[in-house]
Amino acid sequence: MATVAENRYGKEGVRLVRVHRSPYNGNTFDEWTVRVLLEGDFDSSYTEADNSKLLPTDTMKNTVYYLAQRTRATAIEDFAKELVDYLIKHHSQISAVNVDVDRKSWTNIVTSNNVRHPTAFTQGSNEVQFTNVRRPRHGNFTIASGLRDLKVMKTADSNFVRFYRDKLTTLADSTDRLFGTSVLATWTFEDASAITDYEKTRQQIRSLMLDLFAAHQSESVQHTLYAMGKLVLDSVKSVNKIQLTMPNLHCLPVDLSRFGEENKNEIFMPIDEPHGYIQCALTRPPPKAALSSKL
Ligand SMILES: O=c1[nH]c(=O)c2[nH]c(=O)[nH]c2[nH]1
Repeated sequence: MATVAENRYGKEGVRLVRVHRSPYNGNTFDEWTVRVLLEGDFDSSYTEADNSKLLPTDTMKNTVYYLAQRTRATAIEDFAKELVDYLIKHHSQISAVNVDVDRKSWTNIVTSNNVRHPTAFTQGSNEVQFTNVRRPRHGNFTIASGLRDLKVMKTADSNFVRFYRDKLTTLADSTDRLFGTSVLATWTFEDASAITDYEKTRQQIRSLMLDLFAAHQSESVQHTLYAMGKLVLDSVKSVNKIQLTMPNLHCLPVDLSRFGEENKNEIFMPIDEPHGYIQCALTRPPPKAALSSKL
């Protein structure tokens, strides 16, 4: 005898390209990958081989394309919310819907005479922008949005010194190292049901993080990660939490003395693995009134 504890099912890897054709401003080009997962009254499909309540995952895929055609949403968060609402409204056996949308980073080609081409695009980097949107039938949206594979590198202003040592520590102090990472940032919103310009918020967070990374006098990945997250929380009031994952993508100086050459901190060997893995979630401190009422 076994009872179903938790279950969810759906479709993932629903790939979608959407072109919006404006008669005046050229086209927009979006490439999204969608995952839809349903929770609800589906236990009997597992225990009784009863498919009568199973919305086929194939239909979920079709629903993605149907709504992509009808929606006016441009932000992935707004599209995900519409998809969640549609599925809950049309299928009474569903108790909650989870939607993930990833967006690849396509932008208009800027031609050599510095003109933004209205109908030609380039995928400038592997950066992915994403959102996870969830809503139970009788509840509010939770939204976690972010970006990943944002690769950045500093060639100055990065130290790692005065760290804890034991008998196995061989790492030397470094006062002029390369600092490369691939930022994964996920943030959640104070009030996910509020009207938010998600795309503007994402661009603002991205710019804040890049500006901080570039300017920071870094004493460690941890130090810079915290400064980036703190700046986002201080500057973007609609965000209440941000989690940053910043692997330390080491570039090791090559010993050129073996070839009778001096390495003036210019020749490095990039190392994929092993690499440092630094992760920290930051939240704003609770307001003072809330703190004192807890004492
Ligand atoms: O910024 C760093 N943080 C660490 O925790 C660490 N550990 C290490 O070997 N190098 C580094 N660099």
